[in-house]
Amino acid sequence: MSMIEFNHVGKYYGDFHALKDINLEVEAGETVVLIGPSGSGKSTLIRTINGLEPIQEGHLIVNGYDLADRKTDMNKIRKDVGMVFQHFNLYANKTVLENLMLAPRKVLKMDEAENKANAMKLLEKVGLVDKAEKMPSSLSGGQQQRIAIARSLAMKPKALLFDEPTSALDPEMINDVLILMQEIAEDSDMTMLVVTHEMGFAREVSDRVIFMADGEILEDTPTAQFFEKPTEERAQQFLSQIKH
Ligand SMILES: Nc1ncnc2c1ncn2[C@@H]1O[C@H](COP(=O)(O)OP(=O)(O)OP(=O)(O)O)[C@@H](O)[C@H]1O
Repeated sequence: MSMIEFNHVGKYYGDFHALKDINLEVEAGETVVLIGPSGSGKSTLIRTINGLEPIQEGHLIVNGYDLADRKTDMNKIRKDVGMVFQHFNLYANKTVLENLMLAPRKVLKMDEAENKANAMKLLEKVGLVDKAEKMPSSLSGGQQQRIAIARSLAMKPKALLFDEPTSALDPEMINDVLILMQEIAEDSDMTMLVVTHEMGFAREVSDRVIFMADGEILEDTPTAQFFEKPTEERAQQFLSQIKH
């Protein structure tokens, strides 16, 4: 079974049809990048996957659970599917270490010593052990985003969703975050869906590129093929605009 499966999914904001007949399968371990013009529905699409935006049409199966079924408990999905946002969304009144330990303690009921050891290991992975007792506001944007990623990893998720994770960062911070994301993508068990304008990351790290426009998926193409020559004219135009 696929990790994520959209089956004729439609989403409306009031009368506005934001996602139109979305069909998409993502297998466990895949890294998929979503690109497309502003307002094409990329953020909306990934926010539907962990139930942050409800869908009105079709079926969306995530890790075996159907989000169109009202009886589905969203917490079961969010436990296995983490989300990294543009603006980090760390708990401002908790230390870095507490940010990492909170969800494993509350949701996974993880033993305190194991939780702390796991959190410290993740801080080491993201190169920020020395920030464990600091408050998030004392960190740079790039550091905060690496902590946000570590916090998602602390739940040992099966899939991670990234919504423009580097768009709010100063240019010199972007690379550290992209390198970390690349390391995570190289873990063959992790499923990743990434909305990004970073074409270098898309080209080097992703397995597949999804190109969206006006709430539709226009292309779903293996990465090398997409960058060689996208089939759709709108994708060709989009690529030629951002290459310059
Ligand atoms: N909460 C909302 N209420 C009403 N309309 C919304 C809402 N969120 C998004 N939209 C509209 O849905 C469309 C898709 O928005 P979305 O943010 O998913 O696009 P996007 O491709 O991620 O854009 P960007 O690259 O600019 O972030 C846009 O026209 C947007 O104005």
